[in-house]
Amino acid sequence: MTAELLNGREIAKDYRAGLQSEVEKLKSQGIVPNLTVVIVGNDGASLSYVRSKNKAAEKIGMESSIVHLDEDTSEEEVLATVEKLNNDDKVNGILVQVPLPDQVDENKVLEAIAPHKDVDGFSPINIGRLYTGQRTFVPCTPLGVMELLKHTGSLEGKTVAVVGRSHIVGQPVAKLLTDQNATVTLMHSRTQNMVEQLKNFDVVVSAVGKPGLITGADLKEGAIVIDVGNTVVDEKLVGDVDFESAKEVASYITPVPGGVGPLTITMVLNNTLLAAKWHNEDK
Ligand SMILES: Nc1nc(=O)c2c([nH]1)NC[C@@H]1CN(c3ccc(C(=O)N[C@@H](CCC(=O)O)C(=O)O)cc3)C=[N+]21
Repeated sequence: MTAELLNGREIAKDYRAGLQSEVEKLKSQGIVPNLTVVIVGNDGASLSYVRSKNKAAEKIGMESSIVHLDEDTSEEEVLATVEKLNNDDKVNGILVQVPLPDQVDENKVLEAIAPHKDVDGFSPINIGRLYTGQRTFVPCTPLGVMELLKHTGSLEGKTVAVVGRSHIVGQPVAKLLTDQNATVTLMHSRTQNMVEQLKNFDVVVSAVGKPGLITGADLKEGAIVIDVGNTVVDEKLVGDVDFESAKEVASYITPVPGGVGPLTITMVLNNTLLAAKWHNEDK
């Protein structure tokens, strides 16, 4: 069997076209959605993600700016920057790129972002709202995973292995899948015989950051494989799944790059659009 490719770039492009027409509608009412991204330090990969978010926002007619702070910026100063953006009426979405340098407490900063501008959905209030089913910003990578899965049919009754239990990917993905009536097993570094168990699952979502963790031999025939891993090896981006062997067994599979990544960026835009709409409605 040769899997169907879930082409993230194409799916993202179609989705962004829809967002663009929504942005145009808002603009005709005098509302210009604004995304502001804060980055502390000069990590190459982080800077490149931030620039892609910026460019993608502008491409669909949003306003976007980057606040670039030095590597040695104090926690106080980062918090002051967030506060300023919280109080700036032009700014609809605030995204603080993580990880932050050691002198800055990440939780403190995420907690400081006004929940109604937290387009990453990383603030504790929004995480709580997600788990209690209230209106919120769903984190972007999990939303992207769900969007890709929409292209593979219904999740009702399917068994899913989510590998990785992070707050930003594994756990919210498990929650969103459960909402779609999938039966979810959350696996992690302390799961015994993890790889051997994968053969039992209809869908595998891997968000670990370990290249080669999963190969075709570990998968059930016809499994759906979503690879959220992104690790740089020899200056190349690779996922958790050995694509070449997995594509022979899977029914659908995402590549890396060109799979989940473009959808993550798309969902930042999606959430910024929602923020702009909600700000306007709630005025
Ligand atoms: N506050 C915050 N929010 C985030 O959403 C966030 C973050 N911090 N910190 C880092 C991670 C990582 N992340 C990615 C986004 C897009 C791609 C992406 O578009 N990747 C392309 C490839 C890009 C390339 O080739 O370098 C792809 O997979 O095709 C990857 C990774 C967002 N993150």
